Amino acid sequence: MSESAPTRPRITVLAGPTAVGKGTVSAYIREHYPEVELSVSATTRDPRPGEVDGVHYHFVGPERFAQMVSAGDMLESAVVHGRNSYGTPRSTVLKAADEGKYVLLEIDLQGARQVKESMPDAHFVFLAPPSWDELVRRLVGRGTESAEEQQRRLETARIELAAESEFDVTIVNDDVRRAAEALVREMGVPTAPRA
Ligand SMILES: Nc1nc2c(ncn2[C@@H]2O[C@H](COP(=O)(O)OP(=O)(O)O)[C@@H](O)[C@H]2O)c(=O)[nH]1
Ligand SMILES: Nc1ncnc2c1ncn2[C@@H]1O[C@H](COP(=O)(O)OP(=O)(O)O)[C@@H](O)[C@H]1O
Repeated sequence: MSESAPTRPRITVLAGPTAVGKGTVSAYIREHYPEVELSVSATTRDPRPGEVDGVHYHFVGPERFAQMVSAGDMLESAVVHGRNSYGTPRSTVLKAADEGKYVLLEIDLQGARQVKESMPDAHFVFLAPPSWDELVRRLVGRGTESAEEQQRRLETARIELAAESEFDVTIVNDDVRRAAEALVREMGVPTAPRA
């Protein structure tokens, strides 16, 4: 048999319920795996302290966001947690993939489903909590939402957890480093063991 062709770099979509650690795992990858291109989403929400426009998100107003959607510039877009709009700019993702880069999209379930429609060959990874109780602990421990908002997010989280089977693979975020490294391996990024 001939040697197998090298795995073609592909687009990986990471989704999972609120507070499972998507942002934390993505931040670990940003820091330790510069060869991974993290897609920078556009959002109508306000920047938080420490967030940099163009690095963490493209912060845009609702009119600009609507313009990008109607011009067909978004690969997917959704209103998340009933509040702000988020979307993945199509051109930067496709350009990076064309250049052979490993592209990671950290998006919500609605967005993941849209990408699956338009790009069924992308790789879909579900980030799961070690347990429901731990998910609640992380959400409450993060302390960024009111009790009412936490309740709303937990209701959505129940629905999102039920969608796990729509994904190609599940990674349990028990330990950030372990989960991030499992994700990078899953993406096919050639890696040497790191200290
Ligand atoms: N559909 C979609 N969801 C996104 C996108 N970017 C971020 N999200 C999701 O939006 C949610 C809110 O993210 P963020 O505002 O950073 O706050 P978080 O609640 O602290 O994670 C998370 O579930 C993200 O996965 C995007 O481009 N498209
Ligand atoms: N593996 C982990 N073990 C313990 N705590 C974690 C882990 N991953 C993330 N966290 C914590 O859980 C909370 C939610 O993580 P975050 O990345 O904001 O979630 P998401 O982006 O999925 O909403 C944060 O306080 C974060 O520090």
